[in-house]
Amino acid sequence: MTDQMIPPVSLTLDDTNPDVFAAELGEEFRRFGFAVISDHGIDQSIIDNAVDRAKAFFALPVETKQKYYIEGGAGQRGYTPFGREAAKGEAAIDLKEFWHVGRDLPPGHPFRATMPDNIVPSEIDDWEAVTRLYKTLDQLGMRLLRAVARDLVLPENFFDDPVTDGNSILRLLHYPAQESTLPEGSIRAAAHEDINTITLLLGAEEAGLQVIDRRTNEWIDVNPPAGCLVINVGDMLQRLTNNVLPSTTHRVVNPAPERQKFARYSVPFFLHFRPDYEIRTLDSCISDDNPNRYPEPITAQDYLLERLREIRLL
Ligand SMILES: O=C(O)CCC(=O)C(=O)O
Ligand SMILES: [Fe+2]
Repeated sequence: MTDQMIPPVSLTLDDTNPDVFAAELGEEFRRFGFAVISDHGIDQSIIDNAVDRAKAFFALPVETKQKYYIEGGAGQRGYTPFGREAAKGEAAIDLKEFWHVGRDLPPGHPFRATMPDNIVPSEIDDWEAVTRLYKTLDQLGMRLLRAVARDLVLPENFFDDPVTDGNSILRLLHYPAQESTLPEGSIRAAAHEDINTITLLLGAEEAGLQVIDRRTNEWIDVNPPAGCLVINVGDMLQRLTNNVLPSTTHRVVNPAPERQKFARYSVPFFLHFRPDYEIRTLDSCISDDNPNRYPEPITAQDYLLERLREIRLL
């Protein structure tokens, strides 16, 4: 395993040479299902303020945090306690707790039927900072999808409508320090694939994130340099592209002994299609060598429900 198997691609290339940016991003996506983006342009204070809110929330007493767990809510909003989520097919629990923020929709919006309202922890000041990060990542995600569209030789704005008012979720994640005995077989996040379209991940500079190398079937460390954004293909984009862009298995391993006393915080933004978007295999991704693997289209909402059952959140 070498450092930076997945070399950073600078987002400034998207301004100076958009087709080269799209090609480099596409190459990393096809090879790894992951890419690392440097110079992402997000104001560091927007990230820091949101992460500070997350740290303050997770530092609250367990009973206080528990008030924000929504029974029967499939973990889509608010707090999901330690030990709740397990990766698909995994018996051992993940050593993490998290908070989910969704999209704020105006009164009467049809998607409010499937996208629940956000909740706000009253103990934490300026929770708006978290919403600001949501909006920032939402915009950056759309920009990155324009590059994905160019790389797939689709109209540049192909994804604009499918992700407008999409069911995207910002996850504030806390992997506590590991100073006492751990449950048998548990790691911070067991091997899984993401359900959504693409994921934008901040905070992965603290070691632990690993991805399967599709060529060798071995785990590789992602190790992004400080200040980079990690992005990855989720199952919905994999399905839409007939596996041309692969949703790659990844995990977060436990820290080395000298880092056990440190918690790890990370912030993935799971960018989703709108609930009524029909995921139908792109013609341009079907060929004699790669016949349509998904002849039946499925809406993003039905697909999500299917997957939430598998990870025991529903
Ligand atoms: O914490 C990380 O670095 C990755 C988290 C992740 O893969 C997830 O929450 O789906
Ligand atoms: Fe993930």
